[in-house]
Amino acid sequence: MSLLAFGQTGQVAKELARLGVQTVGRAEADLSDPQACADFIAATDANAIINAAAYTAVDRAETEEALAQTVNGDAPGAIALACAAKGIPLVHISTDYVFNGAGQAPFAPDHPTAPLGVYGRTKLAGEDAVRASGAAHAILRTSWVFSAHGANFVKTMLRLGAERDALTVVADQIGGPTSARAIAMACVTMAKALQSDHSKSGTYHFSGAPDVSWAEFARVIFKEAGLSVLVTDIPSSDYPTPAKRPLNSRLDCAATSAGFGIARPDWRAGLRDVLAEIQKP
Ligand SMILES: NC(=O)C1=CN([C@@H]2O[C@H](COP(=O)(O)OP(=O)(O)OC[C@H]3O[C@@H](n4cnc5c(N)ncnc54)[C@H](OP(=O)(O)O)[C@@H]3O)[C@@H](O)[C@H]2O)C=CC1
Ligand SMILES: Cc1cn([C@H]2C[C@H](O)[C@@H](COP(=O)(O)OP(=O)(O)O[C@H]3O[C@@H](C)C(=O)[C@@H](O)[C@H]3O)O2)c(=O)[nH]c1=O
Ligand SMILES: [Mg+2]
Repeated sequence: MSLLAFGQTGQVAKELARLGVQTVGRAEADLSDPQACADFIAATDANAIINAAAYTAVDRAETEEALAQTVNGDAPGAIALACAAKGIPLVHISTDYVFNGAGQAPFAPDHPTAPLGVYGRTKLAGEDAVRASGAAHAILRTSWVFSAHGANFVKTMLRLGAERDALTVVADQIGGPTSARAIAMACVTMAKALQSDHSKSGTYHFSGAPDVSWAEFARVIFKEAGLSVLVTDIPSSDYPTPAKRPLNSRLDCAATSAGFGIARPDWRAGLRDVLAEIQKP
């Protein structure tokens, strides 16, 4: 089967390319031009599509809503309609930020959504458009993505940890860090399964285990990287940002395991792989 992924430079897209997936970048298909994305699908001979491109700057989105909506909301809709027209499945990646983060329990895929900011709201619009398109689809919500490439919390911590010996990090936001490699593997498995069984269409969750706070994640990053940095827990109220983040980002991944045989990956193993890749001479 031949897979085509939107996104080329991103964390997940780079890992998809490593798995042999053909990736298409901004120059060939710009998601700010949804029709161009649809045209690209009409012309491709791929028999399943993965959308790994998105507007992911959570704080910047607060002041760039129109662009975030086009890229995260409208383009996935156009992509999904083009997939429906060809009868090929779409795996579309979404986020824990579609939830409001209330409570302590892991969110099931059918739990009511209530995004706290523009990024989450526009990603939810993309989900809704994919669900309405009639395409065979899997919407894969993941969280706290890290890899050796691009911008992510692991790389931010390594950069700050090289400059300082103490940091304050929020300890009241809890979620599952997820390696981009594991997400790419899940996307490929799901695309293949959907191709032979359209009835698997639906919304699924996939995040690394165990759930932790950002502060605890930071401590493990420094320990594994051999850096001596003191991490002090702070509440989110002591780290003001333009966009509000959910406190509870726990995702109930049971349906992904039952439907596709994909278990939650241990992020600590994924972290060791990523650190080894970053530190490789
Ligand atoms: N990062 C995270 O922590 C999380 C991400 N997700 C979701 O996972 C998916 C993959 O995220 P991730 O790999 O981290 O993303 P990155 O931020 O690493 O990369 C985003 C990708 O989208 C591309 N892109 C952005 N705007 C456009 C555009 N207008 N036209 C074409 N391409 C564009 C970027 O290309 P370019 O380099 O040209 O800008 C880049 O390849 C996304 O759907 C995201 O919402 C979900 C949960 C957590
Ligand atoms: C750098 C830093 C961040 N923080 C906090 C801010 C924030 O609450 C948390 C994580 O910071 P980030 O900027 O990496 O978070 P953010 O960019 O919001 O990460 C999110 O990205 C989008 C795309 C998603 O879909 C989400 O799943 C999630 O991964 O850590 C500190 O407390 N101290 C620090 O020194
Ligand atoms: Mg960020």
